[in-house]
Amino acid sequence: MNTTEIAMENRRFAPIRKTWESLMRTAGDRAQSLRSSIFKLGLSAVLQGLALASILPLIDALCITHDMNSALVWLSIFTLCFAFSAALRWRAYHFEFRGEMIMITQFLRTELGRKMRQMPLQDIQGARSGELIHTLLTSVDSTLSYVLGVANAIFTSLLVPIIVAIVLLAYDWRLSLALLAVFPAIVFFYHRRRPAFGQSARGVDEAHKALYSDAVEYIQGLAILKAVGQESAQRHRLQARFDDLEAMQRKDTQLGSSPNLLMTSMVELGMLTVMLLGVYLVMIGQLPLALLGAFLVIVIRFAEPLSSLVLYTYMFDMLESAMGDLDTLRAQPNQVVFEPQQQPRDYGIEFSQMSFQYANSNKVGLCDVSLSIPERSMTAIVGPSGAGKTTLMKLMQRYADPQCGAIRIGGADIRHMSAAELSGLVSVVFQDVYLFNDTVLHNIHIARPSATREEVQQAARLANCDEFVQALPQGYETIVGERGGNLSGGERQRISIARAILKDSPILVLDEPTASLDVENETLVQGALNYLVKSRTVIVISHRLSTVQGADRIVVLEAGRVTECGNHNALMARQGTYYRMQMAQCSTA
Ligand SMILES: Nc1ncnc2c1ncn2[C@@H]1O[C@H](COP(=O)(O)OP(=O)(O)OP(=O)(O)O)[C@@H](O)[C@H]1O
Repeated sequence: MNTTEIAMENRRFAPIRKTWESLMRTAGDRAQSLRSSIFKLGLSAVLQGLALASILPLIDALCITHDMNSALVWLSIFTLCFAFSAALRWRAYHFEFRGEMIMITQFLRTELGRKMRQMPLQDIQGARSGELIHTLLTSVDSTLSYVLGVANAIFTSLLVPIIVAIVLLAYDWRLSLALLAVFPAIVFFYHRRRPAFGQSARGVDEAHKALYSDAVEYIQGLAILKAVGQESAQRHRLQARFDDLEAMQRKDTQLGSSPNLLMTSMVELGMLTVMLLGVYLVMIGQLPLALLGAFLVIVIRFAEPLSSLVLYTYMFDMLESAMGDLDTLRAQPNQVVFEPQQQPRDYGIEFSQMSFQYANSNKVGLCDVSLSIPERSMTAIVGPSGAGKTTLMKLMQRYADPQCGAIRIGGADIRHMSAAELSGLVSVVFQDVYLFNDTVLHNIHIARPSATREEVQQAARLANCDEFVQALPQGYETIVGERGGNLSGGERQRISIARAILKDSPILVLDEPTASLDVENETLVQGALNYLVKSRTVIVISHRLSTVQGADRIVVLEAGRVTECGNHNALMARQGTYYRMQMAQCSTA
């Protein structure tokens, strides 16, 4: 069983009622219009059936009873039914022509975008980017683009023949029953096979998602993969995804094409039986030839859509699968802002008896951490790799809520602050800087969209960016490339410092910002940081102990616990972990 098949095992096939409810939820405030359009399509199919059925009495009146008045009545009924059917279908599709379907798509994408902003970062980052992209693009499109087309096809191919068969009862019950007999066979057949069809549609969907995710990862990591000589391993993994998708599509085709052919054959056999029976009835003088002719014209008219029913129901299954993805994303819990909302009275930070474990891990991330950081002080967090330093800072930005304890800024519990307020309080300069594929100006400007161009340039000057930016081909209008690929590491880092300067938050977290820089760039970045750290509450994470000796307080974190806390001299005198780390770094320097 491949990974796609395992994912499929976990997803059960939803009843049609649930799909309908989910579709209406998806349509949001246009649900009523969509419901009414689908209803109009159903009514249009009924009228189309009545129009076709009225051909029988019309032919009867024209060719058999020669009752011209009756013929005129039936002709009028035929015309009216036909005209109303076309008008209703037109009205139903108006929903699409008016662009409402596109508006629902837009509404849905906006809703999902909002949902992602409201989810805890832990949940968003836990999902694979490719899967989210697939849900946002493919699932949204597959859900909505085909709804009316599928509904129209299913209604027409089912309702029209049923109505014709019912009207035919008045003429010859044997022919009518022969025609109606096709339906239980189709329904029985579809019910038996539907779980398999549905699973197969979902299988292809899951395989697409897995492929999207690996393709995104492969493209983003290509440079690193080549650098470490692992490009071919990852390529094989991607190839395995292609193979998975091919296998699922092959299975899907096998599952789909044989029943499709079988269903077509069943319908054709049914029609042949009806025709043979009709000819027989004509031969023994129990059915007028003209009626048989009219009847056969009608039967041929709907034999084709009826035999394609499997195809339409398959599209319905695809729709259901896409809807499942959307519902799964919608069902994710939001990050709750607790009431009453609280305002910080200053910018000191307090971690109190806080413990945290990552959702996908059985290891304790942080354990009983209590720490008081006064405002406008500098605190360094040091400790071995994997000790929990970055986790501590992520929790301060509400990446996720700790399972125990609390984090307070200026006395206010961060769970009682809105996302915008909390984000306004804290700026972070990471070791890995993320730049968007946009201009230098935009990349700095996003830190405070209300800032003027002059303020952006002032921040860039203070962050030692101005000189290199002016030397770029279009200066501040130069596009930095995907993830800032057209700039050096030091340049990217200085842009991220310019962002922090522009944002001007009272709390600043520096997560190893100079760790990967050469000496020249480190000096430039350090110069920019010196401006930034003034008059703020600063927390520095660093492995290089020489850079943190001047901090007001140094916190040593080991295996998620605070084991030492004090200034450099106090910790050196203690001769504990910090002392040993200092000694180890001195001896390797
Ligand atoms: N998203 C995650 N899901 C599960 N476990 C994680 C996640 N991120 C980090 N961890 C684990 O949590 C522990 C602490 O990680 P963290 O990144 O906070 O360490 P760190 O002290 O910052 O390390 P380093 O100095 O190497 O950056 C590690 O064991 C790590 O494997």
